[in-house]
Amino acid sequence: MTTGSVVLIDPQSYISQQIQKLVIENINFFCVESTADAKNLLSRQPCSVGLVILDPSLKDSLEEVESLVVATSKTEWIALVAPAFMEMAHVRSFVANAFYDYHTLPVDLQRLLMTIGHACGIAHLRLSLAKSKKENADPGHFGIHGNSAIMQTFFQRLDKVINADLAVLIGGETGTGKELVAQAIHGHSRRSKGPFVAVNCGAVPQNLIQSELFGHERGAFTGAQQRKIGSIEAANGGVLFLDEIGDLPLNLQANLLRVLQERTITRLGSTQPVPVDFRIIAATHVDLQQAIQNGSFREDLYYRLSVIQLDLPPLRSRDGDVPLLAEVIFKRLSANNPHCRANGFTSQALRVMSTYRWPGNVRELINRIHRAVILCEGKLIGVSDLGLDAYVDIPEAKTLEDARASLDRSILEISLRNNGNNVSRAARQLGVSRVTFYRMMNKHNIAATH
Ligand SMILES: Nc1ncnc2c1ncn2[C@@H]1O[C@H](COP(=O)(O)OP(=O)(O)OP(=O)(O)O)[C@@H](O)[C@H]1O
Repeated sequence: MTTGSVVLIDPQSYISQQIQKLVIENINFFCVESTADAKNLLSRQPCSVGLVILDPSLKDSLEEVESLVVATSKTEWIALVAPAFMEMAHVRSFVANAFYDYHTLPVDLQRLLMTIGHACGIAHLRLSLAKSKKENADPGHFGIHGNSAIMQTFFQRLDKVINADLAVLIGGETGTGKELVAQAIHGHSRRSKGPFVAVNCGAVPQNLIQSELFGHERGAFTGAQQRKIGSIEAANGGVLFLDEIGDLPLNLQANLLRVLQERTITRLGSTQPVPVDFRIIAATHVDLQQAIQNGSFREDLYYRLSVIQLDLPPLRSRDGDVPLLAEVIFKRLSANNPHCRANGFTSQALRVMSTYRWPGNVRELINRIHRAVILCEGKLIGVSDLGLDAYVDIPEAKTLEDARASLDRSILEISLRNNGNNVSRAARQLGVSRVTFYRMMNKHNIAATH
């Protein structure tokens, strides 16, 4: 039997007397009278297993027992329940949701000892898993997680950029971590003691963006009742992060260019230039070269901003990073949600997450896991908790040929779904002709209206 310590909450000493008569190899019992005593004990002496008697002798409320069980996640709890208590629906659901197992009173001691042995085994297994996960945990590169080759190359470039004190333009789809990277550059550069001021150029209304960036003097315009320091001035000594730079109106692009050239700023309504010293980091999810072609972005400003260009790859192209990120995010979110019973993901959920295209990238992954942590009722998060039922692949294949066929089929189906069942668009996305696409659909029995 696995070595273990067991805490027993038994106000009337029903079981403790019987248990203490037995000499049980490898198990130490600690008997206490209330949840408060148990909490006290567990803070000094970790126990793999906890037993609590749920009968009229219970001094504490069920809420107090619940908060103890939830707060002691390293202990597997077994309820010893009076038959009359088990008649109550709320007790039944509490026992089913919060406990490793239960026995009905009066207990059969031999059966209980077997359950304790199993619970000790599970507690040890969990502990060793948590330990090895901790040892192998990816600390992330300045809090940015990713083991894929593409992210390792990105990190090498990032390391070089940090202390260069030059303008940086970060490209990448929405949610890929552009702001996180900008914060990492600020936090690890010589400007880390200075401010980090972020402005989302796409989110500030057009009539306010000028005073937001450049500030204004009192009376500069109707409603300007007092002087306002703009974001550029506020970033003095630190970093100015301009997100969605492609949304900055053309007239303000000219003003920003002037600030970058002259390193001074003139508030609206003033003629007095104020010197400013800041590092600019801009981010965009649109192709600025294209915007230059369209005439919506100034080429001279582009060159000023993109002295160093960093491009964050979309999540779908970071090979193997999804399970790693999912684990990191799940740990963080479940730690803040004590009612979450889940310990991880089902293998199907991990498989589906690895093949899903993640149009919203890491932000979408965070949102889906957050939703799952709140909704999940089981011990493992499944595809439906993540809202990914529609992306479940077909049953596991047996041979390499089956595996290829199943992958081809899923790709065709996902591509059709992503393109609103439009075969021409789906074929274009996969880089094959319509004829080839139809042939493949035929081969894999996918109906045209799928
Ligand atoms: N590699 C990563 N490791 C850990 N967390 C990440 C990673 N990438 C992004 N995140 C997290 O994902 C969320 C979205 O990231 P962020 O806001 O930096 O994206 P963004 O590219 O700036 O998005 P947008 O283009 O919509 O402004 C944040 O909570 C961020 O901390």
